[in-house]
Amino acid sequence: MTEKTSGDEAARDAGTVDAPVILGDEPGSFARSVLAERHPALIRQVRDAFPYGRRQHEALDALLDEITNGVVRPLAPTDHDHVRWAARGREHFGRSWYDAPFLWAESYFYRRLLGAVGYFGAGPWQGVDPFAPFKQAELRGDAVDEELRALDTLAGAPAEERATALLYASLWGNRAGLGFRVTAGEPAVADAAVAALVADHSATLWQLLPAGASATVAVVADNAGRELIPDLVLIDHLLVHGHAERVVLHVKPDPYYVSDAMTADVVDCLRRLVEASGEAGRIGGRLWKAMATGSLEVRTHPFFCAPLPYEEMPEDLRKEFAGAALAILKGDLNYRRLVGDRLWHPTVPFAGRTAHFPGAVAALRTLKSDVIVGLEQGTLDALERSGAVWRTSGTHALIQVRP
Ligand SMILES: O=P(O)(O)OC[C@H]1O[C@](O)(CO)[C@@H](O)[C@@H]1O
Repeated sequence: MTEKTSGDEAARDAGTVDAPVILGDEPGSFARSVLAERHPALIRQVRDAFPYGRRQHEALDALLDEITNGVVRPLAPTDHDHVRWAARGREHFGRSWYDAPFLWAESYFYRRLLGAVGYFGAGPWQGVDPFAPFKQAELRGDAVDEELRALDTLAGAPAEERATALLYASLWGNRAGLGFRVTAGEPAVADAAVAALVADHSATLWQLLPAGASATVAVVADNAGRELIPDLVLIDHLLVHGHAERVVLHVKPDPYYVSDAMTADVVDCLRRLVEASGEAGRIGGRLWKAMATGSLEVRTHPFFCAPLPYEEMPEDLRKEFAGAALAILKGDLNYRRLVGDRLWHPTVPFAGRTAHFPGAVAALRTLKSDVIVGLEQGTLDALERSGAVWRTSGTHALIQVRP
């Protein structure tokens, strides 16, 4: 018995034992609240944000009814991606949305929402991003001005200090609201932000990117606006200081998870930077040129909107990441897809859970869902003792790296 237990523990620590897949079927769980409350609210917000026609209103009503009272329906046979989703959803169609894996249900919800507003169909609403008004409002907001001004304070700092500041800004940008304030002359904010890190492998990250190496770095973006701007500023730093010769910025091909960045959002953020005064404007100018010379390249791939873990990434993407000195994956969703959307024991090693990834990988994420690995036992104990809602509230963050 004792032997079996220690064997189980060893397997668990190596991340070789499968933990339960997260479903939405548990009342009171985070996943359930997203499916039962957040998604219906989102349908209402999107409906209110556009002067949609009758067709869209009817489709949104039907989707709202389906996700709250009904069972998962397949796409129409005429939909361009019907075959792909038929294969992915075979076992979930005809059953409650809450019984499907959370990752699958969320991803399919966004696909269906885009379908309901006519995003894919031939017609006037084709290609109209239903989340654009939210993204634009955030980018236009005063908070962005304030964050961009903070870059002037950082401009005179030594390169190493600046690098640290910009890495944390990119990390906390994932919980829009802190951004560059984290390290630009607001020690209280900075201290709180560092204290809220449940893991910080940033030293390993910088070791992987020595200045002067002719490295390609892949950055897999998450949210637009107040997250993407600090991501772009970090990218500029990597290029200017020779930590990377080339950066490939991967974005979503379609609107996804409300604020996820697409090419149009990169363009909007670059414009916002270029039009700013001071250091922000200079950074914008350099990035604009970097796009022209190819040292910054934006790419997209259907896999980024797929309900699949990175373990199942297609060969072309696998090759792409294998060729990079480091892949930096931003945000909570990328983390879930990287380590697997399961209730892992929090001390399962990050290295074991990411061994499948083709090359060095870094996760920069504020904690917004139940998935977590790679914690020290002491850190876990302290978090549990604190009584805080540390897993899902976005108050805590991590930088985890597997060389
Ligand atoms: O933008 P991020 O950091 O990927 O966060 C997305 C997270 O938001 C949610 O969709 C719901 O809050 C989570 O399920 C998901 O992991």
